[in-house]
Amino acid sequence: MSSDSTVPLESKADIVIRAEGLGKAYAIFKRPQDRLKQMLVRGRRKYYDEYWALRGVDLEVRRGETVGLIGRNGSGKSTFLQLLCGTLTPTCGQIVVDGRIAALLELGAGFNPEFTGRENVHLAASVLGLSNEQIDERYDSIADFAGIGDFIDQPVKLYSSGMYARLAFAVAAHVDADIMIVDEILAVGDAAFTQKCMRFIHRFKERGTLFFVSHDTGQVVNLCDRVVWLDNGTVRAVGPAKDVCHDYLAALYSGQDNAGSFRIGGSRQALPTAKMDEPVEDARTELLKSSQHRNVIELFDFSDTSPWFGERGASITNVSILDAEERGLTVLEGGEVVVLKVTCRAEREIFRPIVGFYIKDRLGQNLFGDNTFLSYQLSPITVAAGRDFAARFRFQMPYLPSGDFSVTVALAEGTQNDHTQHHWIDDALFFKVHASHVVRGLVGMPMLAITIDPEAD
Ligand SMILES: Nc1ncnc2c1ncn2[C@@H]1O[C@H](COP(=O)(O)OP(=O)(O)OP(=O)(O)O)[C@@H](O)[C@H]1O
Repeated sequence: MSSDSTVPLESKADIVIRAEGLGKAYAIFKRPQDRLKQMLVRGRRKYYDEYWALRGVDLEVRRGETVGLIGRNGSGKSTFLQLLCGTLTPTCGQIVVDGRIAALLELGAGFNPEFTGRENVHLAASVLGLSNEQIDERYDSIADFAGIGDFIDQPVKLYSSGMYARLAFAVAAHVDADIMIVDEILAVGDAAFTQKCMRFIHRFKERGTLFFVSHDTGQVVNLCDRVVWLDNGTVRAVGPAKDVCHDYLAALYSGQDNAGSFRIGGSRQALPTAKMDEPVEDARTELLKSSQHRNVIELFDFSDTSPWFGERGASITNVSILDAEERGLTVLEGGEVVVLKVTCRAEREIFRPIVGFYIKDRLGQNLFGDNTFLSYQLSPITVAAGRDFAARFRFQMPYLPSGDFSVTVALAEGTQNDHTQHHWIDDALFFKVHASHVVRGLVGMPMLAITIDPEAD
């Protein structure tokens, strides 16, 4: 197999990564002895099959872009990243890089397991181009970021995967990288550390180029400008994060074999609905209503042209937000009780329908959502072919920050873990929040009381 190596980029100042016809083939030997034979014949005969993990990849990434890399298991994501870092050599084509890369690849990359954390920090940081003085200067900050205490002086082979990830991230965060690659490594950290890393990543985005690999499309949409979808080692799509993730999810669901073999059991009654208690009223309701922060939410109509996917054995025909008496609304306020109504039609008999929704902000972050699965888990229902049916979610709308929001809805059949997606509509409904007192956090909760006691310690 021939190879071109990774070479520095000289032209087009704005492009920091360029892959051209990039491919990687692995030699697959049927029998272990074939490997030895191959070494002996030195290429005069072939004792292996070529397996192309990556093929014909053309890609340009500009300085400052945040690019997501998505694809099923085995689609070639790690292979691409290793070619990008130079830890693998291409079989054909080339990849050229301009700048210092810090890679946070899955466990196994980078550290020497026999060395202590402290020694590995020095080693890894010097490989990434820091001088000894710079490393000494930054060591305390790196150790502090990692937050693994005395383990820093233990050999890395004794670390848990979370500790390893912490140390790796701490080093990468301190080497002034131009390009940062973040693989699934974040998935092994605990919530507090993941949040710390995400804060760093958001700051890094302002100055550097980021490659982000995740199976969590919500996170990818939230973070990335552009997404590359790898499928079977080739680029299936490159484009705006939201569009590519939508198509990827659609393909993922359509590829599922969800032929259910469920039987109807139990009664057809849903679990008892919650008592219609009074909503939780914010102690400042009157004050808020009369202030400039009045949380006015303007609703727009159901959009039947929004992107969708699904098998369409049943379809969502309307989505609306109604008042507590189920009257239509064009405007509502944070804190009010509303009914989100999703009307559907069964094209064929549907057993165990699941209707769900997410409310997302303009960055695509899921604020909250729910589905009907749990309420009907023990008493599944069947909807006959040709029938219309509706799901209703009655809840208290939280206070929302100012800005644009959307409601994504989905209709599936089966169980939470094993279902056929019939109709998933991204951004089926939009609404706009005109003013708000919520300045921190994604949503505001009604406050039952807020006090300061000047006498207390
Ligand atoms: N050293 C190797 N020898 C042979 N085949 C390999 C080797 N490394 C990877 N492959 C194969 O190449 C293909 C792509 O693998 P890769 O690890 O790049 O996928 P991936 O998209 O990162 O997967 P995942 O999401 O599971 O991490 C897979 O089919 C894998 O089995």
